[in-house]
Amino acid sequence: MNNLPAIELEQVTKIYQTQPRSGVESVSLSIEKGTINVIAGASGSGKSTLLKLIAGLLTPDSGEIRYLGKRVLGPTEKLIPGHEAMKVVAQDFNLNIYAKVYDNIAGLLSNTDLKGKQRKTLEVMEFLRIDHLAQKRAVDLSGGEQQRVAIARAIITGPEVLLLDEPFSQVDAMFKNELRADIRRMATYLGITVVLVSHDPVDGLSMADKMMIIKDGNLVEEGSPHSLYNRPKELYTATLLTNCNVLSADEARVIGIHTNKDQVVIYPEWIDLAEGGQEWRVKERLFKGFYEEILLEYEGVELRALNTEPGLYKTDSIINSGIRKFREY
Ligand SMILES: Nc1ncnc2c1ncn2[C@@H]1O[C@H](COP(=O)(O)OP(=O)(O)OP(=O)(O)O)[C@@H](O)[C@H]1O
Repeated sequence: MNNLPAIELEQVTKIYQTQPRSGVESVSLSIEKGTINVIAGASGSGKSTLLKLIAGLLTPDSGEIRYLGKRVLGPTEKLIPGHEAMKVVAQDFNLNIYAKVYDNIAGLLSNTDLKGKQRKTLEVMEFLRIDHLAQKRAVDLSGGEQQRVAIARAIITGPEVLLLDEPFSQVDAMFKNELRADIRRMATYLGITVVLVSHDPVDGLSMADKMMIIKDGNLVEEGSPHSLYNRPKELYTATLLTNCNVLSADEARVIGIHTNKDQVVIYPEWIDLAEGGQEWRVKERLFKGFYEEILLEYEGVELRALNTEPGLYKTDSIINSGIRKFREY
């Protein structure tokens, strides 16, 4: 029993009968207990649909969703839709916006043990570092703070699975890092299994144990962030996860790469500046802080490269650069 994956999907299909047809199709995947899983894909690819199916908020047309080996019942089969062990934090947060933060969270616990209720609420607020906001009304909080309150509401009743729909959509870069750390702590210290969806997969790279890439309702690839980033099997995954250069076979030939596939992908960091190869012209430079992105041009072919010594190359200067690595699709 212990070796069972927490969540399993077997050939799950849910198609919305609208024009054009959309939804998710024949998705099979498994999710281990206590891990962080990121479902990534372009807008409209079916990420939220998949999340709702896992949570028991949508009934699949075919296939089966299991939690700890037992079939997850859909909304038509239950009085109160949704699996008891799972909590969903939707994009709209679902807060009582005119109530105080404390009441938003405490309100989900019963009044049979008032001391325990207070202790638990404080504990969860401290865990998510929102205890200083306890007496503020939810409506007066920033988007990022509201996000945290929504997560606190979700975990206060001790769910085993937390499903987060676009948790990073409302937050700035600094807060993103904090939120990532919070999500990691929930998995590590509370043993919660986390499934989150994001249209910006870069969000998942630093925190996911496993990423699932979804395109047009199909699961096209899954694996660790490391393997998906370094060895994406699909061009879609490469373009989703990286800021890569995509060349046609003809363009690749111009710069000395011969392929019998259709496209060649070169990550900016795979280009060795000033280390042999062709004579490239520095067409444009984009300051990025501690590094620079430079646009190189050679006989009409353009490549974005990474320069860790900003200012070293002047616009319109010529630098010999080589390509250390590429992938073919
Ligand atoms: N209730 C519905 N009825 C009809 N079509 C729907 C419904 N819900 C979603 N869709 C369609 O199904 C497809 C997948 O939607 P879904 O919300 O799962 O995608 P997503 O990847 O989460 O998108 P986003 O990143 O924009 O939130 C979209 O084309 C969407 O328009």
